[in-house]
Amino acid sequence: MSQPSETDIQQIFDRIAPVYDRFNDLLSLGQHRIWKKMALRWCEPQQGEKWLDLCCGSGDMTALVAQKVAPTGQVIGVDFSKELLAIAADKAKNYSSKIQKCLTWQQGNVLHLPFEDNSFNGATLAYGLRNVASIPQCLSELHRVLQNGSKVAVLDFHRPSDRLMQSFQDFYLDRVVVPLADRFEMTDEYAYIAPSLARFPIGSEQVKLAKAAGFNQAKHYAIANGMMGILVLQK
Ligand SMILES: C/C(=C\Cc1cc(O)c2ccccc2c1O)CCC[C@H](C)CCC[C@H](C)CCCC(C)C
Ligand SMILES: C[S@@+](CC[C@H](N)C(=O)[O-])C[C@H]1O[C@@H](n2cnc3c(N)ncnc32)[C@H](O)[C@@H]1O
Repeated sequence: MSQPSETDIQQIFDRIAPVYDRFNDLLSLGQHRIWKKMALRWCEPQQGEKWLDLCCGSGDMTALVAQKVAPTGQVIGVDFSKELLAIAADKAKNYSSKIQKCLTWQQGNVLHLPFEDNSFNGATLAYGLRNVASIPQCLSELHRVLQNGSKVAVLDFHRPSDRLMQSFQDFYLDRVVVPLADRFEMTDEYAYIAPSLARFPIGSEQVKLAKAAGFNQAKHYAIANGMMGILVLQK
């Protein structure tokens, strides 16, 4: 299966927006919230800093960063899905005013960020790198807008090295995730995950791509029995 176009990807996420959060909670048994908090611990946003959450979607990671940089800091969530950004903004209405004041939602393409060089103290990218049209361009653009010394946490799926876990991951995606999506007429949207994961560089290759983009430090940590991974970068 060839890689979907940017328009295809945008449409996938606009279509799944109404069920996105619920499916993530249900299909990961809530674990995705723990994985996001693990990623945050690796990049350590500090109070008062200015951060980016790229491919922010429904804003889970953006809100976690806001809790760390509040009350004087800022985090900008960037995504090209209008529908998921709308859900992010709606969810934010329930946050404290202290957190809301730190949050900005911006529709845009992370491959063409509308920010000056060296503008941010750090960034997060949760379940986005695998979905962008060009991983090198995404990493290069991210490097450009970060200040020296900035940290980044990139959370995404990962292919386990263990054959048994690989088989479990394949089974779960094909025989649990897709059939559930099928009941909500979102078969194709969730069937996209497995081939996108098959195309996705393994941790060591992600490290090479990050260093090629200019990051001084890059290390990949497999979590969730190797089914997820966190790429930790520093400029
Ligand atoms: C938050 C998670 C996935 C986000 C996500 C990423 C994508 O690229 C998508 C593309 C198309 C449709 C949806 C998504 C999408 O939701 C991770 C949790 C949700 C996963 C769908 C569940 C799969 C988890 C592991 C393969 C197995 C977990 C085992 C379980 C804890 C027993
Ligand atoms: C799986 S969702 C991740 C959302 C959120 N970070 C999370 O952890 O739940 C992937 C997101 O990446 C966005 N995306 C993919 N390619 C993009 C691009 N080139 N520019 C902006 N957003 C993009 C999609 O619209 C979608 O919201």
